[in-house]
Amino acid sequence: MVDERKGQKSELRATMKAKRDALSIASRAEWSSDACARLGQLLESEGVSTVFVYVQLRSELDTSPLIEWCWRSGVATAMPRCEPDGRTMTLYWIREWGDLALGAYGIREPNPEKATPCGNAFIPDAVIVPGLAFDRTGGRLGYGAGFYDRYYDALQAATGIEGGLMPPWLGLAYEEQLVEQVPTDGHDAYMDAIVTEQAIYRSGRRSGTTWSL
Ligand SMILES: Nc1nc2c(c(=O)[nH]1)N(C=O)[C@@H](CNc1ccc(C(=O)N[C@@H](CCC(=O)O)C(=O)O)cc1)CN2
Ligand SMILES: Nc1ncnc2c1ncn2[C@@H]1O[C@H](COP(=O)(O)OP(=O)(O)OP(=O)(O)O)[C@@H](O)[C@H]1O
Repeated sequence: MVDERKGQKSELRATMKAKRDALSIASRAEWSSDACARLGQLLESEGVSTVFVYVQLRSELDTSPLIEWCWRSGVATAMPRCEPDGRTMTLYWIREWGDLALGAYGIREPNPEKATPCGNAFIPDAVIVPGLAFDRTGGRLGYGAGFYDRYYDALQAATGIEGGLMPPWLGLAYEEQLVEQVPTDGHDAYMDAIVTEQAIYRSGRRSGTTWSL
């Protein structure tokens, strides 16, 4: 059963990587900007003051319009640095593009010499999640390293200690990345909603958020 799902996941990963790479550069730019604008409106209406957001890799949705909107709007942005050994992420405050440098997997990551770590107790007001595929019930398929699944556990531990709520997890992706159903395992983190250039899809699963999702 587990092996079968592993096979399904790797097959879908390959299909979805190819599909995303095949999107034209013009479409990717237009959809990135539309999806970021939609997500920015949601964040504004919820009055967030901090977000944890990913930095674009390869043909992924370009999050830079959202990041720059945050900077203009006074929303503090945290971005991840991968620790490949334990496959965990360390979050840093990023104030400008110069705080990033090329890191693991060819992703632009916080440069520890310039950026300040957010600390283990940090609970962002929203978590913006990358993925190769999402479904409308909040299922997500990533690159298969479990970084975000592990971060989910770490954040759950932090919210327990701080007595806070798990913030909403929002998948940010092209409409083309939506599939009927993502194969999932017990450890997989679910999204409260998926934001695309066309819509916000509420999954019906709440991580504990007070948002009207
Ligand atoms: N923009 C962005 N940042 C992110 C993620 C992401 O999906 N997108 N991640 C989400 O978790 C983490 C990084 N995870 C990654 C894991 C593997 C590969 C990768 O290149 N994998 C190779 C195969 C490696 C192998 O099997 O040896 C590949 O896909 O070609 C990239 C990112 C953290 N930061
Ligand atoms: N909370 C966790 N603690 C320890 N190992 C985990 C945890 N979550 C996932 N893993 C392990 O990480 C591996 C990758 O999991 P999965 O295929 O779900 O990754 P993914 O969600 O697609 O990847 P990513 O989050 O990096 O984009 C699996 O081998 C799994 O056993």
